[in-house]
Amino acid sequence: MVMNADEAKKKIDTLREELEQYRHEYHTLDAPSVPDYEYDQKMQELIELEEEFPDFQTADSPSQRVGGAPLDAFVKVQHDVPMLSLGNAFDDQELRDFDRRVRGGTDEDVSYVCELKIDGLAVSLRYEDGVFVRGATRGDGTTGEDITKNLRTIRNIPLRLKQPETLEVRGEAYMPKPSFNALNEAREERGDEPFANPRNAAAGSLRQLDPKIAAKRNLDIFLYGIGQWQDESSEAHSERLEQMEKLGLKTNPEWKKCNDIEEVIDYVHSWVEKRQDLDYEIDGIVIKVDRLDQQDTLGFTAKSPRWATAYKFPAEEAITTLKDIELSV
Ligand SMILES: NC(=O)c1cc2c(=O)c3cc(F)ccc3oc2nc1N
Repeated sequence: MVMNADEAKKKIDTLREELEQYRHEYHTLDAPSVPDYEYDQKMQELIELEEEFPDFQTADSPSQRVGGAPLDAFVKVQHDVPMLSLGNAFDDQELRDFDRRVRGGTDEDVSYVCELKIDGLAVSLRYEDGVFVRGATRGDGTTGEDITKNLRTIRNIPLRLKQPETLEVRGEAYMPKPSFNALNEAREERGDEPFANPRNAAAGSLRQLDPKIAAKRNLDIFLYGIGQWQDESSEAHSERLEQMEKLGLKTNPEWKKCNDIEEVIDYVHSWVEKRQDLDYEIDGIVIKVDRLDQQDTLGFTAKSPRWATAYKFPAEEAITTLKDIELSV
């Protein structure tokens, strides 16, 4: 049927809202309310309408997730706020040392937030008035690579937030274990070299110059921090995580607020074994001072925050070896 521009605009807006809702249900809530064919049908309808009325085609449309020709190279981008790396702790004593240093640097009680340390690729996402405008790798912490087109293909990255906020969030893009296994099976069948681990597979996928390849790699993301946020109201990291979730940004559900380092140590121990049951790889636990004013007081060294550390699990092969020894006794 022939539509005039006003009817087309109204139809396009309706289709976008429906498709965005379906995306959120399917990918972030894992609870689709419509069958796939209905989603595909509406997407096709949107694509055709936007082709018929190109003035209404905007970058934040669900139809623009997998767009554009392959790039010749990645453009370098500067991080306004450096993306630093975490110091490490390898045992309980080092966690207690961290806690002592933190309490020595602040004059009040300190509570912590513990998060699973996702083993993927650190990325930063910039939103302006709620629209996803740029995504970048950490790079050397000051200069990263613009991988916006590839990040747009990650279904759990909203192209538009639930509120028109201007902020830059940080997170870990990763490849779930099932996607990793399927990808390696396909690669071996083709005679290609399999990826050594999901982190390499995620990094390799996001370094593809052709977004259509990245789109097929079933990548996912957990967001875990804020680089900068205009009009931010949060006073604690735990509040930030809740605010991010409300904006439609996917955070990892396993985070926990701990009132002291002993609770942190219990949480860390509980995940040494449990992590095998996750459908994504983690290589440790990140521990952060919760109050943002205390984070500011503690500040940074040249390369790491003083208010956070990463407890690293012993490498998997180490555990397997121990099991072998026990079994062989
Ligand atoms: N891989 C992760 O799951 C993860 C990584 C980091 C960081 O690398 C990180 C680096 C900083 F300088 C400050 C906070 C951070 O918080 C983080 N939180 C996480 N959950």
